[in-house]
Amino acid sequence: MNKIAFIGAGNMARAIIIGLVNSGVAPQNIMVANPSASKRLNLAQEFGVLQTEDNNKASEFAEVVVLCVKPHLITEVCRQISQAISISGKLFISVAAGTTVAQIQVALSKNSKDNLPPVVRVMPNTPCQLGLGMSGLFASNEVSVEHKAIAEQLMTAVGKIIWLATEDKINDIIAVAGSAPAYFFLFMEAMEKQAQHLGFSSQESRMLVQQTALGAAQMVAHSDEAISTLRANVTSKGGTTHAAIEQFKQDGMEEMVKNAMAAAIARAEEMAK
Ligand SMILES: NC(=O)C1=CN([C@@H]2O[C@H](COP(=O)(O)OP(=O)(O)OC[C@H]3O[C@@H](n4cnc5c(N)ncnc54)[C@H](O)[C@@H]3O)[C@@H](O)[C@H]2O)C=CC1
Ligand SMILES: O=C(O)[C@@H]1CCC=N1
Repeated sequence: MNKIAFIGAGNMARAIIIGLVNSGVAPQNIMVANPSASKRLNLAQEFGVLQTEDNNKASEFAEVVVLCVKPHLITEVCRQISQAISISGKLFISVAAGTTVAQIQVALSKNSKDNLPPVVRVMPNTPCQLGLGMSGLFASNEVSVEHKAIAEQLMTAVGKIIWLATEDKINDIIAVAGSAPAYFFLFMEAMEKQAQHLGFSSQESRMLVQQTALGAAQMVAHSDEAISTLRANVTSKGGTTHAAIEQFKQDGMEEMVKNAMAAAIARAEEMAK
């Protein structure tokens, strides 16, 4: 595996780094840069990765630079790196929502005559830390076959991937996968709360919800049946599940999901402006 720099040591960087190290990538091939010490030092202590406060040092070390800062910081961070070091030959991977390849390429170009650098946009999700991530990848025209293979190797080490033909599909991936673990967490939080209202202890409520969610997700993962069939198998005619599902339908569950996913996409589009 190539040497990899992570610029930003927050939630998403941490998830990918944990997944990579657990998948067998040598920690000495990973350097993480973050201005404040605690997150990068924690990663170094827990997983043996290299760390620095200096984005330029990490970028210089690596062949692959993974940009993991908040979207509003990405272009400034890229500008600083390209002003300080030669980025020639390096592959840049951005996980940021709402920042386009073109915006990143301009920020990485020292002057307008420079060749545009290769950039792969990845939209991952935090289950990468368990090797259970789901990522969408989009490559700029400048990305070579070799660089594409590197990006693919990196992200398949932490989960499943799909390549996207057009960049706008990244926003759809945000709605379906990038943001989506939070939808399931929200649902589980609501169930956990109700379990507590029913009198189960917080420990029991957590176990009831997490084990049921895990079982359901594993059934989907291990079955060839349509998800709707798995649901139907739980739903006896006129029974308890039927009553609950009908209530969900009556309360507009499908519309809620549609609106929430549309809101995620709209926000990503707004951020890119
Ligand atoms: N959290 C998630 O589930 C997902 C996040 N993303 C994307 O990942 C990116 C990071 O998000 P999170 O990890 O959630 O945010 P975060 O806030 O947890 O991490 C960002 C890190 O960047 C550091 N940072 C701030 N300024 C910096 C600078 N100048 N140089 C280097 N590091 C700097 C911060 O100290 C922080 O540790 C965002 O662009 C987001 O759109 C994408 C998919 C999923
Ligand atoms: O909420 C966000 O903007 C980021 C992108 C996908 C998940 N978290």
